[in-house]
Amino acid sequence: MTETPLKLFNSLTRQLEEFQPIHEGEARVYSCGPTVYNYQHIGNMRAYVFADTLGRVLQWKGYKLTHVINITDVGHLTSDADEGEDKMEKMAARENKSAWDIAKFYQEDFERDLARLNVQPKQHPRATEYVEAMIAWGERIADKHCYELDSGLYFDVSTVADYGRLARAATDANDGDAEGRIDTVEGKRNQADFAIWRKTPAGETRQMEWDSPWGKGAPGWHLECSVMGEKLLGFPFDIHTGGIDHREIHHPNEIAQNQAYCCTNGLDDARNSGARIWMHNNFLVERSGKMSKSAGEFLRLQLLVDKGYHPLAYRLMCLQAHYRSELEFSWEGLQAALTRLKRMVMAGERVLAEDESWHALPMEERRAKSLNTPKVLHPLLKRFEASLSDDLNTPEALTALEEVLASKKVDPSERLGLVLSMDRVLGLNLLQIDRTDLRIRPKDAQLTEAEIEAELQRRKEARAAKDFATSDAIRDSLAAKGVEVMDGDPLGWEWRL
Ligand SMILES: Nc1ncnc2c1ncn2[C@@H]1O[C@H](COP(=O)(O)OP(=O)(O)OP(=O)(O)O)[C@@H](O)[C@H]1O
Ligand SMILES: [Zn+2]
Repeated sequence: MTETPLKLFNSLTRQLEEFQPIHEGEARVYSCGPTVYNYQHIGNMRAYVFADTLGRVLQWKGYKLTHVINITDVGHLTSDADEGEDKMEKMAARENKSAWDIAKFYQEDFERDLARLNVQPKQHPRATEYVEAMIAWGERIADKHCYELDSGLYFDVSTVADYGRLARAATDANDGDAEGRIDTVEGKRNQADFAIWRKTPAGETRQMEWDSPWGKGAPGWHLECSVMGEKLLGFPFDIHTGGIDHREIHHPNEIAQNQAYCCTNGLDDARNSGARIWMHNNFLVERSGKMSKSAGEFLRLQLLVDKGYHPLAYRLMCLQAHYRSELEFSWEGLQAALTRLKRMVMAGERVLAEDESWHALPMEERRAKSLNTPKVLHPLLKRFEASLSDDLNTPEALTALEEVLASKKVDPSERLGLVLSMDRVLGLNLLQIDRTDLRIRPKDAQLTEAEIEAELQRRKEARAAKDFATSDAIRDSLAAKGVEVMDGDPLGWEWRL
């Protein structure tokens, strides 16, 4: 399925570029992962839905995928530059727990959210497991590229060619001036210099600290990603992803470290950036502004579920927008995505009902069917492939999938084969879930499904007996308990909470 070459937007060159694997037949991807000091908000999860979609497209194109989403469990300060406290230690103090327990708890919660969004399993290296390698990296570049201050070992950005070119690329679209936003630490040679090792201040102890040639302390956040990327994927690897905020500080700093590392290792390309393609997803925003954890209660996937929304409705909401466009979150938008998902799942159910043998088919045979698309469906398959190959145009790909679901003239098992193959790329589990899976009881619902169904049955009987007073009374009493009866709903949903 590689007729159309895959083109991806490279933030480094600001151009669409054809994906050319560095290692024949393979794709190696590193996605900046979460700082596990708190729950992830759904904006963060947009970054991983995007990364997962990229991974799935690469696999669909036939590449063997190695995909890393790291876990930052130390070293990320409350500001992305060099100011503030370590997010982990701060939360540990607030919750009166150890930083290690905090990290474990929120990593597990993060992984649960990934699974609920049907993000395929990835490698999740923890920064604290790579500290030795980070120190070795620091030692290797220290002489030529770093200097020591009381607070730590700093990277001198003037020692590498063209520092910040990634961020400057961003200035086209934004007001830019990323360097100007970096706060000054006394003694820094350049405003944009950043700590690769942060010393524990004299007289203090940190929960997470290690011995190093520059004293006891902890690694800098930017160094962590450089080191884990290099250790797990080798330089250069194919694609590095992150949210658009990383284009301004975190990724330029990673690139600077990578250049320094490659130079001191005798690699001749002084502009070696570590990864060939750098991709950035745009933000999920709220009407009130940027989504943030600092602002008290924030939007978590669990909150969506508590309100009765299936996590995959959120995945669909993400796929309905191009990853490089800003996406505004609203409950109405999520409701619309859930309705669309229901329609797709129900269309899938109808095709499955036409082909009873499908469920009995072994997986290999289903796969075989998914590779044998009948001629009449070729234009839709082509459209699907062309849109995803065009910098992951998922909104367009979704419409092709919907048309396949609706194309009545084709043999159901052939249709199912193609749906299965397309859905493997989009990850909506259309043929694995059914409409009842999508109806999630909100946390505050007063009735169980069985109770609702029993009431509705009673109402049906009353209506059959033309006892409209009883039927209306049942409807009103359900409404008082938060259940809306939906007579004649086109989707066949008889009630909603
Ligand atoms: N609103 C958002 N929409 C899309 N991606 C986001 C959003 N906010 C953060 N990201 C991305 O989520 C990933 C994880 O980010 P990170 O752990 O730094 O959390 P953060 O939300 O920026 O943290 P904090 O809220 O503490 O500032 C990064 O790739 C980041 O760019
Ligand atoms: Zn990172």
